[in-house]
Amino acid sequence: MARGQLNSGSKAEAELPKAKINKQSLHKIGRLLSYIRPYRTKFLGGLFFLILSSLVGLAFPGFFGALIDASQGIQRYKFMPATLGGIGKIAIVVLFLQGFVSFFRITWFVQVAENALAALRRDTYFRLVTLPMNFFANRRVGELNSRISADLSQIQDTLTTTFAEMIRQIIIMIGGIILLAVVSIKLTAALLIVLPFLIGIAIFFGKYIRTLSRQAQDQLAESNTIVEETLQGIANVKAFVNEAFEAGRYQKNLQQVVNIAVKGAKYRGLFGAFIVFCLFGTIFCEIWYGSYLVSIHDHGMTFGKLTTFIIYAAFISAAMGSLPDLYANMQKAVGASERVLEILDETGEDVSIDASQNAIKEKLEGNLSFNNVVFAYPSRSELTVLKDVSFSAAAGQRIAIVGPSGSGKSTMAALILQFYHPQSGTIQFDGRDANEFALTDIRNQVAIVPQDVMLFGGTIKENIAYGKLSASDDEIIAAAKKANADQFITSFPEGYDTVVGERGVKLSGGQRQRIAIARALLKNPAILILDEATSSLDSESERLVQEALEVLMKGRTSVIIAHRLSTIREADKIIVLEKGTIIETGSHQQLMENQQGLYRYLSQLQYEVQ
Ligand SMILES: Nc1ncnc2c1ncn2[C@@H]1O[C@H](COP(=O)(O)OP(=O)(O)OP(=O)(O)O)[C@@H](O)[C@H]1O
Repeated sequence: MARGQLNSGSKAEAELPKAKINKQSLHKIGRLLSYIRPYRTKFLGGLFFLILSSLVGLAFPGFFGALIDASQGIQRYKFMPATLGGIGKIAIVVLFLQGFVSFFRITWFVQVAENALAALRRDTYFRLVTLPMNFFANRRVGELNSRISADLSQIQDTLTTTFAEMIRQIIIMIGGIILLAVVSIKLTAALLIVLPFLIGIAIFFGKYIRTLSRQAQDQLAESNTIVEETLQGIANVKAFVNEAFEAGRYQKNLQQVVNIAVKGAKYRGLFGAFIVFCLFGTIFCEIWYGSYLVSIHDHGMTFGKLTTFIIYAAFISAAMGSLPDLYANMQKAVGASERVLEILDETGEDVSIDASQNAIKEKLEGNLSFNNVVFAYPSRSELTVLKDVSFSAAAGQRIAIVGPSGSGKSTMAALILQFYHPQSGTIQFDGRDANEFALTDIRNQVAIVPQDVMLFGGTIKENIAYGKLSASDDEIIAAAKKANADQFITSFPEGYDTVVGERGVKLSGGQRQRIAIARALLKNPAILILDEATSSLDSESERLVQEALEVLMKGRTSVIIAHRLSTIREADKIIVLEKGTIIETGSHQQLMENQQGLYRYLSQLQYEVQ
């Protein structure tokens, strides 16, 4: 499914495909409607008021006609006064009733829809974040984001507006036709012959104009993507003096927007002319014929009746005209519901939406072992990334994993965190299979300090507290001090309340890593994974980070994925990985003694470079 990027919302919305409305899709919508169940009393109340207000709305043309007839001394309805004042008083009461009913119908519907949608949004989002890593391998962020935003907004629109509007228009149409027939069978027959024909043509025009405006929207979104790309890579644009090229690219796209818009305008103009000619022509003919019937007093035809008739005719045409649009919106909502249900129907990981359920149930001591682990990523099953990998680390030991790029080091970290599961072999914690533990118990007691630290847009304090949401200010500061981060944090005017820019751009690489270390310290894990944590830092930064890491590693099992071999000499065990196979294991000393070994070769290579 091609879908717009994260920032091109209009395109994402414009491209939402429709789905057929059939028994199966209605069943799916029914499942989503279960979100309304907690608010069913209000929903049914709103529905009742909706029907009532539509029926009351149908009374107004009758009032207008009665007023005109009363001005000529004719009593239109037996149950209504024959004077203008008398009719006016009844009209005021009905207007108040209509206002009252409309108020509750609108507010109740919106309350129900907003609450139900918030619950659906929350569940969809929660399911999305608890889906296994593999789910995200083949999906684009833009596509998933548009399910949460565009698809759910479409469902929201349908629940708050389209659904109610459809019921209202159907009541107006059917009620209107019945009342028309009561006023004059002849006029109604004449109208019902012409109206569907006119509306058919209007729908045809409308559809084509909508297609063009969707194309224009897509084209505009395309232009916005050019702006976005250019601004993101502005340094490149300038360095290659490609400003004129980019402006030309943008201009070309804009010209296409103009072309489509102009084409649309021609059809709109034609449509306008058609409306003026046919619709007004029909009304003119109806009034002309109606006036003739008044003049010959056919079946007691009066000007009041004729007015009532014309207004009902306008009501019915408007209702008929709006139904195709409303139906199209319903179709879109069905498509959107199907896509949202696709997410809800996926099996999530075993994490509860109730945070207290995710608390640690069994403490880990920190013993870790891989036993004959064979692993291929589900999205690339033909490539076996880890081949029969076995190693063990006793609680508190430091294990280093080294090896060339692509040999599978980060994959081992992902397996420890249970992001994926081996095809064969086992991963054990404290001598027991990982599957015997609650998933949250393992993840709560394993911390990772990655090379590329991801910070959230909040404050420094919030970012550190991400390791332990319940941490007090004192705990946060203590962790930052241990992580060598307190000094740089307090040098900011707002200290711990400094807002970190998007993805932490206000902080240097080393500072971000020390925040990640403070975060990991707060988490107080039994097992720590350091993924090439110091490889991108200058020597001063590296010293500060290294010191912080020493504090962090104390008393825990540490798995250090390292490119710089100088940082892992003290490790209890070094595992050398090549193309997913462990080819050497031992201490630095032992591995250096192996004259033909890869470790010795890589070490020597690094010394030469340094
Ligand atoms: N999510 C993924 N889906 C499919 N294949 C992947 C995925 N992540 C990594 N791989 C593949 O698995 C192999 C091992 O990758 P991994 O990232 O574990 O290597 P690495 O030793 O950590 O490399 P580097 O030192 O460059 O980070 C590579 O061939 C890589 O292309």
